Amino acid sequence: MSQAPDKTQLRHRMRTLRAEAAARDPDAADKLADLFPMKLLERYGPVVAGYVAINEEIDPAPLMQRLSRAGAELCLPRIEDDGRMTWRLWSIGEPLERRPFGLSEPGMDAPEVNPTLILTPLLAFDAMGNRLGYGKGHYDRAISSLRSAGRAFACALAYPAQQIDSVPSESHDQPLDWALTPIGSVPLFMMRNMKALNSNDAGPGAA
Ligand SMILES: Nc1nc2c(c(=O)[nH]1)N(C=O)[C@@H](CNc1ccc(C(=O)N[C@@H](CCC(=O)O)C(=O)O)cc1)CN2
Ligand SMILES: Nc1ncnc2c1ncn2[C@@H]1O[C@H](COP(=O)(O)OP(=O)(O)OP(=O)(O)O)[C@@H](O)[C@H]1O
Repeated sequence: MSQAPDKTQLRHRMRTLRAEAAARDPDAADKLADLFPMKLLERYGPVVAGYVAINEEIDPAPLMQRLSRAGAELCLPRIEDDGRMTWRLWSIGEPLERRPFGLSEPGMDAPEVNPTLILTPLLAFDAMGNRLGYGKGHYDRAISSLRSAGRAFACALAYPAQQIDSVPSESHDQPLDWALTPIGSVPLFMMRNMKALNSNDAGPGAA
């Protein structure tokens, strides 16, 4: 049997694919904002975690504008001195601090909040909601702690080319619930449920 592809190698490949997708689709961020199903905000808002795009991540800014106008409270991730990632309240136009890796983050005086709808950057995802990020585990840890405290709906923002057959998964990985691309939505949580149902049907004792 062939080995699962090395995550480091996959990260390199996906960096290139994402950059190519970004160059091909300069209007992606606006299309994404138009296509966001507002029922997700009604069901999983009102505290929405966005991010400030780095590298060639799809830019969530137009979507964050739309959500804010519809009443969402926005927050952004911040990497604290102890290495933990927190979420801090932020309003459009408020200044941000420049941090390593090109990150722009709220200051440490911004109040900490628990978002219920998390717009998630990534390198790759698959139909089961597995996610590949930069490999620090920040989103896994933060979403895991949000989920143990209550509800948290993780919505990936991505180019279609970032969906791949299979992302190598590990036990600590927190599944994505939804992915939004400039050509539409991928309801990942429904696809996971359907797969679970089908594998139950196929099992012994199935009618
Ligand atoms: N826009 C954005 N903000 C975010 C994240 C993210 O993925 N995207 N994070 C998600 O956790 C946290 C910051 N974490 C980061 C962790 C590592 C690197 C990093 O190592 N960058 C290198 C190598 C990238 C690579 O392996 O391809 C680089 O930019 O050169 C960047 C951000 C919180 N804020
Ligand atoms: N819930 C968790 N508890 C403890 N450690 C974790 C948890 N989630 C992730 N980690 C640690 O983080 C490391 C990197 O995880 P992984 O390769 O899944 O990151 P990633 O999801 O690709 O990147 P990121 O979340 O930073 O964008 C893992 O090797 C693991 O040690």
